[in-house]
Amino acid sequence: MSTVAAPKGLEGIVATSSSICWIDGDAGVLSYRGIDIHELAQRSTFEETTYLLWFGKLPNAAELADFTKKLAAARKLDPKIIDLLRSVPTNATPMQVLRTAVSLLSIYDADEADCSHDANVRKSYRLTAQIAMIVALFDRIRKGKPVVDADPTLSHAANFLWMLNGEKPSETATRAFDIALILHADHELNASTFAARVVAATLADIHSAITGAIGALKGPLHGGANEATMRLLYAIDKAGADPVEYVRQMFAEKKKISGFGHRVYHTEDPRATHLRRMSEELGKAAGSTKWFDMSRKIELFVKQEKKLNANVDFYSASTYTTLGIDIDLFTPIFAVSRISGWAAHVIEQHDDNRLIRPRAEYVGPAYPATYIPISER
Ligand SMILES: CC(=O)SCCNC(=O)CCNC(=O)[C@H](O)C(C)(C)COP(=O)(O)OP(=O)(O)OC[C@H]1O[C@@H](n2cnc3c(N)ncnc32)[C@H](O)[C@@H]1OP(=O)(O)O
Ligand SMILES: O=C([O-])CC(=O)C(=O)O
Repeated sequence: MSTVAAPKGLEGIVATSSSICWIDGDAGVLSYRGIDIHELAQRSTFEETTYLLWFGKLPNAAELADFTKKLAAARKLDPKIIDLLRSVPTNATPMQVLRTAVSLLSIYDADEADCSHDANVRKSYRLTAQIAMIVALFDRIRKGKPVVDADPTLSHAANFLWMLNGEKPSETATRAFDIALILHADHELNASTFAARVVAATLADIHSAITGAIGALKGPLHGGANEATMRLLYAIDKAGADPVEYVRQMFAEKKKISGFGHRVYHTEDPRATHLRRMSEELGKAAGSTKWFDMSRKIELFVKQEKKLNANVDFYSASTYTTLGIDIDLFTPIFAVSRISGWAAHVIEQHDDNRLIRPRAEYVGPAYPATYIPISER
């Protein structure tokens, strides 16, 4: 069989077919199951959007109520998971802890090895509820605060903020967080979703696939960029520097600016439009637009100098900071949302599976190379 070398990083390669998410990177269009992200951000909720991703259609009122009830009922963690959260060093990063805890969850999941459609859906409810709980609980445990029980009357977004902060969130904070969850829920064959599908395609279980996806999300070229963006803003602030001059110097040193550029979008990332607005509005409501103002200056300069657009991670940094969320929770919060998309992709992969196993272009020593005995080397 003849082979064809793909471009580095598989740029532009169509690696699977999927009915979950469609992106037009030139026009700046993102849609879940054909529905435009702007409409979902304005009119939907995380629960409704997740239903759409998993079941391929918008739910009617009864279906949404049932879905919401099942997701809230899945907010349970085996005590052994809480033991793990208590036993790791308090300076472990929440992303390390989340990756390890999700792997451990599989041991306590009754459906662990069952890759049937129905078992995958059951496990998706549990993983979606549990990932949010793990992120919130570990943050409280590492800070020496008492853990907060889940509240089944609250939405996914409100319950996360409740379990994180130990106080009922405002409507503004809840809605802003819910929109952030909708915006991050899926993005076609991004690196972490591709990783999840590769693992799932060996017919490994969904926990293995999601553990792999969390590992892929962690990197600063992917989900880790939201934390790296905020570290940049803090560094500029600490130095008392002009943001434009600071970034100009970074360009001179050939450094990348986190939160800019995208493999697929060659125009505005439609999610950044909402996060930019939220960053400004939340700043105004909180009485300071400092992080927004700094971000905006950087955005305009990077656009002018490099023609690079802000991606989803850029304004999520100032948005989360203004919501009072710690920097090392940003990427775990990406996972709190993206589990909905990862789960949809694992379900789709298992429903119509074939092993994913591409080829490598060999560039090593010519065959046959001589084996030299160790005594002669
Ligand atoms: C949720 C998400 O994953 S969104 C992406 C989050 N990641 C980031 O924000 C990290 C910063 N951005 C990047 O590293 C890249 O833009 C990526 C990884 C997102 C996309 O990567 P690719 O499509 O492979 O583009 P690549 O890294 O090859 O960059 C192409 C050119 O643009 C430049 N470039 C791309 N992004 C940036 C950036 N953020 N800052 C400065 N220059 C950049 C590169 O240096 C390169 O220039 P060159 O051709 O002169 O060498
Ligand atoms: O699609 C990508 O490559 C990265 C991204 O924006 C996402 O995962 O949300």
